Amino acid sequence: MSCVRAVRGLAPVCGFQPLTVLSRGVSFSPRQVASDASFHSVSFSESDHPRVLITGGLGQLGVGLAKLLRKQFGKYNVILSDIRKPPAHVYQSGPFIYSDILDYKNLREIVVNNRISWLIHYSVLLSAVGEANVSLARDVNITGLHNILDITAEHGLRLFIPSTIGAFGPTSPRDPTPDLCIQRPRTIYGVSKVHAELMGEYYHHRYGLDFRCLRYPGIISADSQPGRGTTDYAVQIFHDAVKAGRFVCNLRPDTRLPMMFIDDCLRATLEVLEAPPETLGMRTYNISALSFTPEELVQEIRRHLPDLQVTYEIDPVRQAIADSWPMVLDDSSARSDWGWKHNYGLPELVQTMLNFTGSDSRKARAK
Ligand SMILES: NC(=O)C1=CN([C@@H]2O[C@H](COP(=O)(O)OP(=O)(O)OC[C@H]3O[C@@H](n4cnc5c(N)ncnc54)[C@H](O)[C@@H]3O)[C@@H](O)[C@H]2O)C=CC1
Ligand SMILES: CC(=O)[C@H](N)C(=O)O
Repeated sequence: MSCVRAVRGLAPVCGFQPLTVLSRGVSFSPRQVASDASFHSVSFSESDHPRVLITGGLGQLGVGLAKLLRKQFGKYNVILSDIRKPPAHVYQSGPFIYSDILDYKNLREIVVNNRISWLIHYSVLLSAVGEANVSLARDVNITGLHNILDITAEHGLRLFIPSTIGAFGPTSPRDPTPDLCIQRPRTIYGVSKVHAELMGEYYHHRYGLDFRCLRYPGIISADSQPGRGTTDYAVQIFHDAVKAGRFVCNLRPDTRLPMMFIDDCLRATLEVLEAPPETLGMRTYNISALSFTPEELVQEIRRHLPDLQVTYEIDPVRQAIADSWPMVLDDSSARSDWGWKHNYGLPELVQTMLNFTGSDSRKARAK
């Protein structure tokens, strides 16, 4: 068999065994530790809690995930990281550290010095932001991912990377979209997420990396701002409805997309991270809760705020992206393999969002 260079920066590997590879000057050999997919679960003893690092932790999802994991594993076992300065309440709530995922050495130092055993990789440029800055998106979403893969494989970590409905494209079946089908996304975000899915699975099969991945739908949260993606109209509408009584929607009223309330998303993440390896028939799963259009969301909000005024000013970039994404995700494998189940349907989601944004804006007015 001829020699192949496995990945950039790694020494050539002849054939498939023995798998001793050089990662940026340091040799590691997954096969010397164990050859099966579950060996990383013994990198910390069964009685210990995992030591978790969350990259890109100051975005829409990271702070909420840190809160959930700290409840489960202890405040000091979960470190948030980002390249931005944390707001005071985040800084005071538990460990925070600066980490640029493009800085391989710094990332590795953090993993080693803090004895990290699980890494949750949230750093990203989302869909519409990526289209506005393709070269930065390529750096963060692809080069950054390579750093994460090498470090987690080298140090025997469990690695969670979320994928997205954006990993599908116009030639994928859209209603419903199964786990395995054609994936030809048309955004740099989608392309980089397909790359992440495939690279994670490759490292899993080749080096035994304990890679776990969920394709999230659009996530709706009340107390954290979304990162300017395509599904984010469904968050902004609550703030504008409560504060101003009107909303300008940048997608067509009939644009159907899969969505999920943040509590369901974060719980799914913890559940798949804790799932025994033998229950994971796959390493990349669709997860889903509900699908709705702007029109249907507006109707449900009007049951609480009947005077809400909505106008439509379509953003062609976001609309083209949304038109290429799934309308409904088929998550039957997640449900049958590790028992995924969502709690929030549309009425519960709307009620919860209005309760939160309403009380938040009352607090702001009182100040
Ligand atoms: N929020 C959503 O609706 C969905 C999110 N996801 C995925 O979940 C993950 C988290 O998403 P969000 O929190 O919504 O993203 P976000 O855009 O709100 O936050 C991303 C974070 O990455 C950080 N970042 C950017 N460049 C970095 C770098 N060089 N080094 C370190 N950090 C860097 C940013 O400062 C930001 O805080 C992402 O991987 C995203 O693809 C997937 C589907 C839906
Ligand atoms: C669905 C996503 O991945 C994200 N919210 C975006 O709209 O870019």
